Amino acid sequence: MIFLGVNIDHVATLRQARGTRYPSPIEAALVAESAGADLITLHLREDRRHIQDEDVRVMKKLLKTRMNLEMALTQEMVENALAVGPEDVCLVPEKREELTTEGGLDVIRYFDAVKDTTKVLRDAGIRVSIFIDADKQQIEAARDAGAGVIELHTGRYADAQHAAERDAELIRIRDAAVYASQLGFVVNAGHGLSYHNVKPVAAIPEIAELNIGHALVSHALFVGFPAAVREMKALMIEGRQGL
Ligand SMILES: CC(=O)[C@@H](O)[C@H](O)COP(=O)(O)O
Ligand SMILES: NCC(=O)COP(=O)(O)O
Repeated sequence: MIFLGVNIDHVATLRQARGTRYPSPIEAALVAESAGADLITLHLREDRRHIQDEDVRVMKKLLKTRMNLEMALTQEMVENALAVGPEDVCLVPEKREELTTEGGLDVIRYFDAVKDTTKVLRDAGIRVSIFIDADKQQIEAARDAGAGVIELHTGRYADAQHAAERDAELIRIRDAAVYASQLGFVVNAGHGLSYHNVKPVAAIPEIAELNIGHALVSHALFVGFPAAVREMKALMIEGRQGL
């Protein structure tokens, strides 16, 4: 079994482009759930470039599956998470100048803050995931910080320009997934995954969940949101079955 987390950030990107009330990321989330999404992921960024605080509050009341709230390692975001109470929080790095997430959270560098934040959230009944690069030292640091879940950053795999680079990145992800699984982690993955590159990642048996947004929302512009979700889920299942 492999779960699909649909990230609806970029439905909100389209809304923010004009400051209208549409398209609604909340409507997109509910449609995605009805089409087979196993969870909804959303990233409340410090600069609120797409998802807004109200989106998170309202969505938490309406989702039928579960909410995976991505957030930076800040007091503001911790307080917001404690107030909303998502099932999952994923700690991600954030730079205001970045176009999108550029890498995994450096758990080693920010260990004390990660450990303290993880404890506060876990004590509130929230499952904590940490978005990290496929790196053994980062995996071990995430373990020592008390997280039970990691999400492996697949951006370098997705952005690889040559087959050799892509294959090398896939091996890194696979080896990291095996190692993290041996340490007892729930292992997820995401960033930059698309209809063209998802199957080899879905084929890694240690991976429990893929969080996919930009490519899925983009495809939905042409086929509709339900079909985009169904197609992605079908590819993931095919990948897991080695088809
Ligand atoms: C952590 C990650 O890779 C994404 O889930 C994140 O949401 C990317 O940020 P944008 O959605 O703002 O591109
Ligand atoms: N954590 C990855 C995610 O939620 C979606 O990333 P992307 O598919 O929008 O690149």
